[in-house]
Amino acid sequence: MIEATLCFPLRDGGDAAADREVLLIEKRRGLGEGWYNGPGGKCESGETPRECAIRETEEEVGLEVSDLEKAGELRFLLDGEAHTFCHVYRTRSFAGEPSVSEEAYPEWIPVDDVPYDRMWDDDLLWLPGVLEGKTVAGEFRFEGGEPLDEAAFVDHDLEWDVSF
Ligand SMILES: COc1nc(N)nc2c1ncn2[C@H]1C[C@H](O)[C@@H](COP(=O)(O)OP(=O)(O)OP(=O)(O)O)O1
Repeated sequence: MIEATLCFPLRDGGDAAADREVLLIEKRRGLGEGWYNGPGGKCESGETPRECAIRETEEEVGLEVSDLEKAGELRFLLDGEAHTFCHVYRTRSFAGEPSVSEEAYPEWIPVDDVPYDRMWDDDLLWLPGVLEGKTVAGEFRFEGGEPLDEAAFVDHDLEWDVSF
């Protein structure tokens, strides 16, 4: 099973709560190419998920994130088999300006305008809550064989307000 991470940097875009922005990437290669997601990727050997999220965010968008808050654990199954276990973080602490990399086009997007129609099908079920400050544990089942981003999303279970 693949262990992976996602990181969602947040900032205030204006005076109102509705002006909050999240840093998303448009993925340029690999799994989920062409879709929006948070920065993140696969954990390397000997690396904690938190270290992975920090490294991947720096590699993909050039942002040094810190004070990561664990927001979710997502289990993705493909054809009944465990495929990916994804640790989800959010943070309001970062240094630097996002920049384009070989892997990602970064973009600050108002939390109310997240393009769920250009993201993984499961994201609409858990990401709004994560961006509101909730915690979540979820299992999402896909069918249709590899690669995961061409399989069909069939069903899910979610639990909110989980302690990590
Ligand atoms: C199945 O639903 C998913 N939803 C979301 N939002 N994100 C997902 C889903 N499945 C996988 N992911 C995430 C987990 C990772 O952050 C990326 C995939 O990472 P990738 O395979 O590109 O890993 P890298 O280490 O960055 O890749 P390289 O080997 O190219 O460096 O998608």
